Parts: sequence; C-alpha cells; structure tokens
Amino acid sequence: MTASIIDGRAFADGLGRKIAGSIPIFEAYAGRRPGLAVVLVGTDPASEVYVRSKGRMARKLGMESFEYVLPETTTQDELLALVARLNADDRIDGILVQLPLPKGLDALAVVTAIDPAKDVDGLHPMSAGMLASGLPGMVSCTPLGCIMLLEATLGSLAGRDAIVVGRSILVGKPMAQLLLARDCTVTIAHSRTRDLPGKVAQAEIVVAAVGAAEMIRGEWIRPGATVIDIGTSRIERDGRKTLVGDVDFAGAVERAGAITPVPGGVGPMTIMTLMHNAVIAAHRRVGLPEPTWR
Ligand SMILES: NC(=O)C1=CN([C@@H]2O[C@H](COP(=O)(O)OP(=O)(O)OC[C@H]3O[C@@H](n4cnc5c(N)ncnc54)[C@H](OP(=O)(O)O)[C@@H]3O)[C@@H](O)[C@H]2O)C=CC1
Ligand SMILES: Nc1nc(=O)c2c([nH]1)NC[C@@H]1CN(c3ccc(C(=O)N[C@@H](CCC(=O)O)C(=O)O)cc3)C=[N+]21
Repeated sequence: MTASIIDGRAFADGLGRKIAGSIPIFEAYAGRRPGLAVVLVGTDPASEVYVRSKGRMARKLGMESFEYVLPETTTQDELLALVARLNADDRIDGILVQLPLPKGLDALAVVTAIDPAKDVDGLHPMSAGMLASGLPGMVSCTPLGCIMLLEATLGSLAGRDAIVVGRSILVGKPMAQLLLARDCTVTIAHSRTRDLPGKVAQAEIVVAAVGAAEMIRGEWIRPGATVIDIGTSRIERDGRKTLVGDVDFAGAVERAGAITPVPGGVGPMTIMTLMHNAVIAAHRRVGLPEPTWR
C-alpha cells in the first residue's frame, strides 16, 4: 500500500481564499481590518522567517499586520509592557508571541498576560481551560490545522484510536483535547512512555509532535493509518540541509493510508489557522457572528 499524500499547502490556500473573502464584510461593519500582532524576541533565524511569513500572509489576506522585533536583551518587564500595550490597542485582535523566548524570560508569565480574547495561539491557561471544558475559546493554531486535515481526509473521527506523541502546551495537549472532543480514544505519549512502537502500532491516527528527526519509524505504523507529522527538524543529509518531520516518511508512506509531508503538510496550515484565529477573534471582539469556513 502506498499512502495518499495530504496536501497541506493546497488545503491552506483554499482556507485562505475563504478567509480573505470574509474580510471586506468585516471591514464594512467594523470600519477597520482585523489586526494581528506578532512579537519576536531575539534573532533566531528560523523564527525570523516564520514571523515574516506570518506578517506577509496577514497582509495578503487583507488584514493589518503589526510586527515587533525586540532585542535578545529585552527584560521581562519590557516584554510585559509591550503585551499590555497590545492588549489595550483596539486595532489589534490577535497577539502571538513567538516561542521559545530567550533564556531568562518567563514564557508562561508572558502568555498569561495576554488578553484571552486576543490569544490567537491558544496558549493562555484560560484558553486551555475553555478547550478542556468544551467552551468556545481560542484553539492553538497547529492542532486546529491538524484537525482540519484529519476531517478532510477521514470525515468523522468518532470512535477512532488515536495517539499523540508529545504533550506540550502549544501542540500535544490541545491536539489530544481536540481529538477527544471529536470522540476519538486518545493515547498521549511522551518521553517517559514505555513501548512507544507498540502503542503507535495500535493507532488508526498518529499525530507526531516531538521535534526529533524521523524518530517514528515506518515499521511502527499500522497499515492504513492516517499520519500527521507536526515535527520540523533541520538536518544535514548528503551534504545538504533539509527539513524533515518526526516520522520516517519514506518508510511510513509504504504502510499508511494517508500522510502529511514535511514541508508542505502541517506547516502551511499553521500559518493559515493563525489567520483564521485572528479573524475569528476580530469578529468576537466587535460582536459580529463568526463566519464558518468549513
Ligand atoms: N509545523 C508546525 O506548524 C509546527 C511545528 N512544530 C514542531 O513540532 C515539534 C514539537 O513542538 P513542541 O510541542 O513545541 O515541542 P516541545 O519540545 O515543547 O515538546 C516535545 C514533546 O515531545 C516529547 N518527547 C521528547 N522526546 C521524546 C521521545 N523520545 N519519545 C516520545 N516523546 C518524546 C516530550 O516529552 P516530555 O513532555 O516528557 O518532555 C514533549 O512532550 C517541534 O519540532 C516543533 O518545531 C511546533 C509548532 C508548529
Ligand atoms: N507562539 C508560537 N506559536 C507557534 O505556532 C510557533 C511558535 N511559537 N514557535 C515555533 C513553532 C514552529 N511553527 C511553524 C510554523 C510554520 C511552519 C511552516 O510553514 N513550515 C513549512 C516550511 C517552512 C520552511 O521551509 O522552513 C512547511 O512545513 O511546509 C513551520 C513551523 C510555529 N510555531
């Protein structure tokens, strides 16, 4: 069996067209465009690329983009002051603080300072609690994009056995919550999990969010399973730098029913679901009914 490839880029393009279509309607009502603020502290080159592409996409869809690049030496108080200013700024509907932060800065304290109504990353404890309670809060972009890809591939997820490898606040935990809310039976694996290969082998849905290049081997995959690869690692292969996922793609593609590639799978969806969340937040903030794009 050779897996079908889940084309995250094409799916993201389609979602982007729908989001762009809703923005003139918002603008006519609110008298402004939805605004997204992205904050980057320090000069990590990969983060700079992502922050720039987020700003570019926001403008392309017709939103207003506010980008803040702060020096590595920024203090906790300075960062909190910026967050407070963004919270108070009515032109801004969504705030994303790119993680990880430089050493010495307390990410949880910064994230907790964000107005939950503007928490487009779904990182605030209030957002996590809303998700766990089944209430309409902001849902972390990456897991949201993965759910959209899974439902587009499989239809209903109800009753399926799913494993999420990784339990971070940004990715693994909200991913597991979203699968649970769609009536999957969910296993959450992490660095202390025993017999990961055996547990992966039972799953009809495998979501990998570890950050370890190709650690999930093709032989582990249950034949016909749907594989969503969130990980992105830059490695050197045959003397060239390449971007690979957490899944051994070449092996898994021989067994899976469907699989996301890296690049071109979850990554482009993450950027688009960030736009999605910013536009949803904008509608909620001005009291407009939320558009439904699915
Ligand atoms: N494509 C995209 O849009 C995005 C990609 N990413 C990528 O996804 C990956 C994960 O990101 P993130 O969740 O933030 O990373 P974290 O480092 O915060 O979390 C990694 C998780 O993997 C677990 N883990 C580590 N080693 C193993 C192992 N050997 N076996 C099983 N589990 C293990 C850790 O377990 P423990 O809790 O026990 O330490 C932890 O829960 C990264 O590569 C990141 O770059 C992230 C966001 C968006
Ligand atoms: N607060 C916060 N929220 C995040 O969502 C967040 C973050 N911090 N820190 C870093 C991770 C990583 N992340 C990615 C986004 C897009 C691609 C992406 O577009 N990848 C392309 C490839 C891009 C390339 O070639 O480098 C793809 O997979 O096709 C990847 C990774 C968001 N993250």
